[in-house]
Order: sequence, then structure tokens, then C-alpha cells
Amino acid sequence: MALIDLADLRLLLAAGIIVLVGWVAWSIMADIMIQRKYRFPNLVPGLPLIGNALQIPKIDQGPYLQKLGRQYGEMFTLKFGSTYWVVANSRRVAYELLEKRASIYSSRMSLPMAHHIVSGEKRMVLMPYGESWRLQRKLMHQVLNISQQRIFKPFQDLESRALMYELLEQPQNWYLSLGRFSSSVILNVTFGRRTSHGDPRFLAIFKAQEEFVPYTMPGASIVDSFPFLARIPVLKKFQPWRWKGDAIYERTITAFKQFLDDLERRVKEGKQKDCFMTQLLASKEAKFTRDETAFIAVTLLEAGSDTTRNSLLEVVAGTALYPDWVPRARAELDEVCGKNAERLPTFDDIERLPMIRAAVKEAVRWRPTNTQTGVPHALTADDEFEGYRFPKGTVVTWNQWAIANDPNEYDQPERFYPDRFLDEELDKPQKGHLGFGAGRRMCVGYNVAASNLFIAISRLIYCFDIEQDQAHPIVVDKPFPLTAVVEPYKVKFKPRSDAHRRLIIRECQEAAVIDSKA
Ligand code: HEM
Repeated sequence: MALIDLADLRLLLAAGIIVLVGWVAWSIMADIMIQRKYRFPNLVPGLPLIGNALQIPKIDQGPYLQKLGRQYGEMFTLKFGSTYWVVANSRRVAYELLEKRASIYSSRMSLPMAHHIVSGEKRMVLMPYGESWRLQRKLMHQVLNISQQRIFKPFQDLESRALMYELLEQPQNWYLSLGRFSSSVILNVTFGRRTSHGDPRFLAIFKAQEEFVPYTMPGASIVDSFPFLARIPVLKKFQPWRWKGDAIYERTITAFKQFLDDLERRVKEGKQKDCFMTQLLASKEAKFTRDETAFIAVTLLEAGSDTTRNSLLEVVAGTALYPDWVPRARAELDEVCGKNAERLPTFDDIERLPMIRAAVKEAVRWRPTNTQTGVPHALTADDEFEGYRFPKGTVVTWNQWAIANDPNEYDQPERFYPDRFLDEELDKPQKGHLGFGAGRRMCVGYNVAASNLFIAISRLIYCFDIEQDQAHPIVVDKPFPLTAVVEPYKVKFKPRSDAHRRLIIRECQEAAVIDSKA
């Protein structure tokens, strides 16, 4: 017997059509009203209703927005469903909006897929401006600010020694070693543990991150273009975007709760070193649920490891392709550490190594992979700027890949050329580029990132020659793949001399013995 007869079915269909037509008419009207009341810069033509949602490629969005920037000028607008995205195509506009007007440009857009579903509203990077974000930002700042460097430095020293030894002994795994270094520093600080190659716990984290990042890109999910879809009360099983999103959330939270369980077991056994998470769990002030606590750790590990790994990939590729900066850097390094590999550079040498400090900034500017389309901010009040009017809720991002590669912004932008940062802002790692973002949402870990890069780059350049494999030219006209387990390009690491090889064995071998269970 049919559960529903034909007449009912027709009625249901008619009701559905009426709702759909009503919604289409309402959306068109709402859009006309918005366009009458507000004024957006250069709207990139798109389709009715969905706007530009189908135009954005699934990968390499940075080079795509760069093309749009060349066509549409210093600011342009994309539309994803009912949401307007203003893209700043110069540092000038990005600073004017995100930095100078930070009090109203510091929220995040509503991302039902990336924030609500995939992150259970607990990933701080995506949180809207408000109390939850403020609490977590304050907590992160306490761990990551410059006065905490004394806590990070011993780990950065240890892990960069291990990196040198791994590059000497297993140069074929160079890209895994860069990833291990980046992850292990932040894992030490967060969980008091080191990580080794192929550590399954970290592979789970990278997997979670690789699954999450694409959903932060413009127009990545239908429900982000049409947030009202997420509010329609239909069973989860009729919301196809949830099938994947819920599974990603489950995998992420499971991986991180395992870290927490493990930590608590080790505390009981008296084996756990003091670290950020032991302090957080013991704190009487910090009142976070277990899932929130897990996501605080997720945020630190995710935000701190893959970004650093990618910047190191940029240095290595940049040095292989444009090695002319190396002799200038080595002149400084040899002056400090000896021409004959007397000792490794350390943090105490920082004042005497301006070229390395400049290379740190160039590493963050050159060919940015992780944040190739910026990290979108959202406006919390209506605003006017240079004749334009933006409504509250407008998404504003900076065209990161385009700006970093724009000859109007940087002389010969395609060149890896640290000298460009040898200026009065050399000691401010966040200035002169948009690699760490801008305004109140600027990367809270930039001091840690800069010191990670300083110690790794100084030791790399002092100890190794980095050469391109001529049979496999390095391709840099698009971002490297996001995944940590695939070799992004071919490159050769050779110790500079036999003395440097002996130095690595003498000073780094011990650091490379990693007991990730300890
Ligand atoms: C070279 C390495 C790094 C790069 C290029 C980088 C870049 C960025 C960018 C572009 C943002 C968004 C800024 C904005 O919205 O204006 C961000 C946010 C953030 N970063 Fe980093 N980052 C790096 C390393 C780190 C490290 C080492 C940590 C922590 C250990 C960290 C923690 C965070 C956090 C927690 C946020 C979210 C801030 C918020 O939403 O308020 N980052 N980062």
C-alpha cells in the first residue's frame, strides 16, 4: 500500500514549488535592496542567485584570485549566494580596512560547514568576534607571547638539531623532516612530547587539517554560500553536506581526545612533563568543556605546525632557485660561528645575523600556500570606504597570493630575495607583508613562528648546500600541495664541507634520538 497517495504528492510538490519560488523572489528582492543601499567595488559577474560560487576552483584559489585582481583592480567583490566578499588587492587597502578599522573588521564570516559542522564551533581561528574568541585568544596569547620564548627556545634548539641530523642521514625524507620539526616544537609546548616520522597520532591531525582547510576557501560548500540551508530543520540525513562534515568532526575530536586521555594517564603515572595542557587542565580559572579543551589543543597544533612547515618549504625552494642570497648570509654566519664549522648558530646570535632575520620574513612573504586567499575577516557594522558602502556581515579578505606576487608591491616579487626586508622594520617579523594577517585577528603565534624559522634557517644555511634537481625543475607558479606526506618538489641537501658534516654529527646526533613515548 502506498504511504502517500497521488493527490497528497501533488500537494506536497506544489507546496515545495511555492516555497522555492517564494525563496527565489525574496532572494532577488533582498539582493536588489542591498545593491541599492550599499555600493561594492567592481562586482565580478556571476550567475543569478549563486553569484560566483561555481567559478572558484577547488584548488589553487590563490592564482585564480590573482587573475581576477589583474582584471578588476585594487578592490573587487565576489558574491557567494547571499554573502558579499570584498577582496583587497593591495597592502594599502588591506591595512586601511583590517588594521586601521580593526574594531569593526575583526569577526569571521558565518561558515556553517567549516565552523559549525566540521569544527563544532570550537576552532578559535573561525570564531566570530565575541566573548568565546576573546577568552581563547587571551589564553593563546599567554602561551605564545614574546616573553614565553624562553619556554620555546630549548625545544626549538633540540628539534632543529634533530632536523640537521635527519637531513644528513636521510636526505630523501627532507620534506617529512621539515614537517616533523615544525610539529614537534609545538607538540612539545602543548603536550610535552616529541614526535617522530610517521607518528600515527600526527598523521591523524594532518588528515583532519587537510580535510578542514579546503572548507575555509571561498565558495567551498553550498551551505556556506546559502547559510539559511543549515537552519532548515530537516533531519541530518537529508543534508548531504553533513554526511562528510560530521564524519570529519568525529575524526578530529577522536584524534584529539586520544591526546588528552594519554596526557591524563601519564600525569597519573608521574611520567608527564609540565606543559601548556597540564597547566590548562589544572587551572581553576579556565572553564572549558572537554571538547573545547581538545579543540584549543587542535588549534595550537594545527595553526602552529603546517604553517611553519610550508614556510620552510618556501625557503628551501627559494634558496634552490635563487641561491644568490646564500653567500651574503654565510658571510655573517661564518663571522659568528667560524668558517670551519666551529659551532652551530644559536638564538644568542640573532642580533649579528640580519640576513637570516630578513630570510624569515621573506619565507613568510614568498609564494604563500596555507593562506593563499587570505583568512577572511567579517564586518560587524556598516562601513564606508573611499566612496563604497559595505553592510554589516560583508566578508573582507586580502588577496594574499596576488599581493605577494605583485611587482607594484615588491620589486621582482618572483625572486626569493631576503635583502628586501633589510630595513628599519627588520626586527618586526609581522611587518612588510601580510603573511601573518592584519588587525586584531593577526596570527597570535607570529613570534613563535619567527623564532622557529630563525633557528631552522640559520642552521640550514650554515650547514647545507641546497640544490635544485635539474632533472625535476621546481614549479612555483602555483602553491605547493597542502598535504604533508607528499614530496612537493625534488631538491638535494649536501653538507657544505666535511667539517660541517662532522659538526652535525657532533652536535646534532643525540637530539635525533627520539623516543616519542617518553
Ligand atoms: C610561518 C608560520 C605562520 C603563518 C604564516 C601564520 C599565519 C596566520 C594567519 C594568516 C592567520 C590569520 C590572520 C588574520 O585573520 O588576519 C593566523 C592566525 C592564527 N595563528 Fe598563525 N601563522 C603561523 C604560525 C603560527 C604558530 C606557530 C601558531 C601557534 C603556535 C599560530 C597560531 C595562530 C592562531 C591561534 C591563529 C588564530 C587567531 C585568531 O583568529 O584570532 N600561528 N596565522
